[in-house]
Amino acid sequence: MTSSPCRPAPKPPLRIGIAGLGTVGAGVVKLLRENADLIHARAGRELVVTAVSARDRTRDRGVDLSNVAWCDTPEELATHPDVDVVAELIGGAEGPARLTVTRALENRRPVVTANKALIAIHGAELACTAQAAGVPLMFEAAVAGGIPAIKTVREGLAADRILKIGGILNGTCNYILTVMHETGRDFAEILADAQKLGYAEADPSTDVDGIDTAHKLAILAGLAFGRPVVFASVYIEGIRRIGALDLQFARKMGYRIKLLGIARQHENGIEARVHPCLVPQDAPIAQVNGVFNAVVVEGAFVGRLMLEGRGAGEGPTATAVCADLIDIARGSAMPVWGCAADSLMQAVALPAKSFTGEYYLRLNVEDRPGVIADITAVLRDNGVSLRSMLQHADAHDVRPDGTHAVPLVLLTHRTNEAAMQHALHHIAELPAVLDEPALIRIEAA
Ligand SMILES: NC(=O)C1=CN([C@@H]2O[C@H](COP(=O)(O)OP(=O)(O)OC[C@H]3O[C@@H](n4cnc5c(N)ncnc54)[C@H](O)[C@@H]3O)[C@@H](O)[C@H]2O)C=CC1
Ligand SMILES: N[C@@H](CC=O)C(=O)O
Ligand code: NA
Repeated sequence: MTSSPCRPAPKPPLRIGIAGLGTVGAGVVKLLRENADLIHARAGRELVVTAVSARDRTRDRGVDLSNVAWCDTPEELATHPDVDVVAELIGGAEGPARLTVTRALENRRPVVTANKALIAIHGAELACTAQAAGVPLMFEAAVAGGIPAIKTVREGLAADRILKIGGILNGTCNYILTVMHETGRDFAEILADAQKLGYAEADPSTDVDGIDTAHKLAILAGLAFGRPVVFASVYIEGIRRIGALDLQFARKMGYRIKLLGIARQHENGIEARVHPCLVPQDAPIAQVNGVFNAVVVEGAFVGRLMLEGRGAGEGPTATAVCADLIDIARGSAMPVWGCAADSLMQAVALPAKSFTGEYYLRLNVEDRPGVIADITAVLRDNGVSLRSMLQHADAHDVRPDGTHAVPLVLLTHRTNEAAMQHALHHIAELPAVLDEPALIRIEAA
């Protein structure tokens, strides 16, 4: 029998050290074992977990770790002699996660991480460390979990000029908004469900205050526009102030409410913002519900594309981590930000006052003559043009002091954020405006 002339020499197994054995870390161990043969065939070599580190050695994670070295600290794992590649699955932009990744890269160990906070905040610096060491730093799981968003931008769209990127990037918020829309249930109760399902971050305010979406948006924008974005310059607003009333009114007016990350390349810089948006209910993104994420990209040549999938949870996130490990096993390394690190300058995003768009404004007003005239006068004085207005008499309420209150919803034409904020400030001060107004941006999506 003759051996095939194209059969490559067998490669030694790739030895993986896993720092962090929570939802994602335990999921990676399970996936590598359950699909070991398939992964071996696709990577051209075996992928084996040789060392792990976590806070609690005794916890049952549903995986057998008896033949795996235990490291008391993740930094020890980063330089362990039986580890070729480090998977950092601890989380957090600072502390043990940052130290583990830095130490591994400095010791010429390739790193795979799911840590969006770390990459969004320290990604430019870590890219330089990785490049100086000549090893890959991969983070497919950091953006939109199981959706191959990073690969799509860095590899699939490498030839195109990207004009806009973003989408629904947080599973927890999309889950909360979907369940609120469908059931009218309370925000806090739904958040507790998302935590039980393993979707939420260790501190769930990172999810509901829009920070997690902003981490992912900053990473996508950095890849799409060839320059890491200074994270502190991203405009961020979360979903805490979205009330059941807004979801009801949005539905009546033909919209859904979604937390979106939106980044655009303008001639004078990059716009990067995260906030709840009204999106037309027939837009594809409005149909993306539950824990599902959607990444939307617009390229000059490719046009518009949307990728939808599970953005959080054990299985989807582990799939993305393992895809990066397979790339490393195959020897295919991509530049961290899609460009050589020595040519990287960080970009400061444009200020919020430069945004333009349409707005939804919900007011609770005293139901008496002249109130609408006062409000529209403020809008007129600020150059904000009204598109439509609805007074919701069915939600009429008599307050203990006898005041008749009624919700009033205004939709504007396209206007400038600075003008809208100025008008909002003056409207909130009118005596007939009873509670704090709710302002939500409208996005064609
Ligand atoms: N859960 C999800 O659906 C997704 C999570 N991610 C990211 O993946 C990373 C891990 O997330 P989860 O698995 O959900 O977190 P988790 O909280 O379930 O697990 C964290 C693990 O890190 C370990 N750890 C914490 N501090 C440590 C320390 N000082 N030394 C050693 N180990 C330590 C904990 O013991 C635990 O095993 C985070 O960066 C998160 O943002 C990314 C995409 C989706
Ligand atoms: N907490 C995140 C998890 C994945 O990044 C989310 O809810 O999307
Ligand atoms: Na991904």
